[in-house]
Formats: sequence, C-alpha cells, structure tokens
Amino acid sequence: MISFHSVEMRINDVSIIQKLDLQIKAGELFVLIGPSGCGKTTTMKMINRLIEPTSGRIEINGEDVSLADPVELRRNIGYVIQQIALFPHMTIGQNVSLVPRLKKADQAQYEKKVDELLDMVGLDPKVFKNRYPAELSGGQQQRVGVIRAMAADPPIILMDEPFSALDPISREQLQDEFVRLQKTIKKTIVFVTHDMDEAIKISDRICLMNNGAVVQVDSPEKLLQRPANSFVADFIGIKRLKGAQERQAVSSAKKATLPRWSIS
Ligand SMILES: Nc1ncnc2c1ncn2[C@@H]1O[C@H](COP(=O)(O)OP(=O)(O)OP(=O)(O)O)[C@@H](O)[C@H]1O
Repeated sequence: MISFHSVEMRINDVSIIQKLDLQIKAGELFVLIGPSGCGKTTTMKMINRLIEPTSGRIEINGEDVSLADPVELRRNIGYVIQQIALFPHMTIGQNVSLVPRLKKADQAQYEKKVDELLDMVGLDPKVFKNRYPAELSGGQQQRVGVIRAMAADPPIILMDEPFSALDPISREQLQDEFVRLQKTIKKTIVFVTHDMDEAIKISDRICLMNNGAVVQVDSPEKLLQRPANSFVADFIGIKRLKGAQERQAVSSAKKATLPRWSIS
C-alpha cells in the first residue's frame, strides 16, 4: 500500500500540491487524471523520490520513503514514461533484461522471463528478441518499455502517460493487452493519463485532481454514476467527447487514404 499523509509541494511559494491524503491499495491499478498542470506527474514522482515533498509523509507498506535510499527505492519501483527510451545499441532482449541483470538475477531464469513477457504483449520472442529498437514500430517499442518495467518484478509500477504518443488504434490495442497483463501480474500501478476513456477502461480506481488537490477518488462506475460535483461531471463529459471525436477523425483519415477498391 502507498499512502500520502498531508503531502504538500511548493515551488517558490507557489503551491503545486495541497495537503494530499491518498491511499493506493496493493495490487490495484490507480489512475491519476485531471486538467493539464493539476499535479498528476508531481504526485507520481514523489513516490519514487524524483520529487521531494515540501511537507507531509509518503509511506510504502508503512515505511517512510524519505528514509529510503533513492537508488534502492527506484530499483523496486518500475517507471514507464511517454517517450520510451530504449538503448539503441542493445537488442530488445538485452533492453528488457537489463534491470534483472543489474540485480544479478539468475541468467537462465531471466531469459525465460523475457520470452514470457514478450509473449504477453504479443511480440513473438523468436522474431523480436534479437532485433534492435530501430527495427520496431512506435507501438512495438512502447510494448517493450512496458514489459521492461516489469522484468525485474517490482511490486510497484509508475506509468506516466505511457500510451499517449501512440495513434488511437495502437493505443486501444495496447490498453487491452495491458488490462489482460495486469489481471495476471496484479502489480500496484499508478497510472497518469489525460484520456478519460483509457482511465475507465483500465483502472480499478480513478483519482480526479484539480489545482494540486484531489476532487474525487472512486471506481470508474461510481465516478460515472455519481460525480461528486459539477467539475467532475463536466470533466468526464468533455474528455469523453474529445476522445470520441479524436478516434472518429483518425478513422475517417484512414478511410480517406485507403485505395477506393478497399472501401466496402
Ligand atoms: N520545476 C518546476 N518549476 C516550477 N513549476 C513547476 C515545476 N514542475 C512543475 N511545475 C508546475 O507544477 C504544476 C504541476 O505540474 P505537473 O507536471 O505535476 O502537472 P500535470 O498534471 O502532470 O500536468 P500535465 O497533464 O500537463 O502533464 C504545473 O503548474 C507546473 O507548471
């Protein structure tokens, strides 16, 4: 369990995060969503100490993270960001197994693990394990980034808009694979997104933030059925409408670029 106790973050006297109290349960997929600049990334980065709070306390299983060695802490917390940076001179297999190798895990065991992980996200290990990142599409690289964060089997994974650089169709595919994967691995995942449909599809609970504060934390069903106030209702409505419009625009553009004879 990750818990925030009256956590505040200020930069030059400007309040970025205001008295945040949050409990993220072990094994849940917890989404942080809210308008741009509301403090989602800051909240997430305080968990692995990439950002330090000005006051308050964050605990992981009752241990104060401010007392943990940051390097050791990050070794046990997977981290996936929007622009996955794979090492270009390493094969996909080497990229995925980097952390277990650094942790001196058993060679044969992690070879097997890499194959299993590649399989889980629909990348045939026989085809992809020995390829280099430049030989993969953006969506395939993003899949590798997701499983790389899982290779060392960390109990917690932080994901900051991991699918947002993808086109809507690849994004939906990867979301489906991710939901299936999480059902098997049951990690504690904190996931930042701008996409309300994505949040509804993948999450156990959604935390909607505004101006550095939590507005509502609930299951997707409850959030949709019982928004706490008009800000929540408006946010859900506007975000879902925009998402639908974006998907429609991409699908129309794809149709327009297909040869005439392939349109049924
Ligand atoms: N180093 C910094 N110096 C000054 N202000 C900062 C700094 N880092 C973040 N901020 C401000 O803190 C606020 C929260 O930023 P944060 O990146 O956490 O928001 P976010 O909700 O993740 O935004 P987005 O959805 O646009 O990525 C923003 O107003 C941002 O401008």
